[in-house]
Amino acid sequence: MRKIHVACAVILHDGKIFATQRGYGEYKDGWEFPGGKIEEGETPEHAIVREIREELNTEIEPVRLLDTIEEDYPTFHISMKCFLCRVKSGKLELLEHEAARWLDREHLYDVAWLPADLELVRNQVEKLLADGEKDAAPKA
Ligand SMILES: Nc1nc2c([nH]c(=O)n2[C@H]2C[C@H](O)[C@@H](COP(=O)(O)OP(=O)(O)OP(=O)(O)O)O2)c(=O)[nH]1
Repeated sequence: MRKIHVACAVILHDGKIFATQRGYGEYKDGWEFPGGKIEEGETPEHAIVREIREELNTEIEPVRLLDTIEEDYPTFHISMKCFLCRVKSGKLELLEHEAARWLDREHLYDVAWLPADLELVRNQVEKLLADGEKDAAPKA
């Protein structure tokens, strides 16, 4: 089965995470953490910074790797590196997405997450918010 390598950003601010709705392609309308495919020769950290610049016109800092999600979709296998991130500058403009929401712990399951993202929310994001982490601290 075809394998794709993706990096995504869990942007945490004020106890809420930033979720985006896909604006095009096979999974249009599904909710995800913004990001995209890692290019040949690129590190996952570089890929996530590039993708967020391209999609949201925003500079982020990946603070730590939360998880690597492995998931079989009907036509491919996805390996997704998920970084906890903070915004350095920019206003998270939706250049490619249809919609976005800041979700707190009580509203985490209000959106129709893509399968890999649902796994991440269950495994990591729920715990992150339950632990009361409010902002992704910059790297020392
Ligand atoms: N970006 C992103 N993609 C995800 C997530 N969860 C998930 O299942 N996917 C899937 C949807 C897509 O099939 C694939 C990522 O492709 P993409 O379209 O975002 O990547 P890209 O920006 O490099 O796009 P392209 O140039 O190939 O269109 O992974 C997620 O949280 N973020």
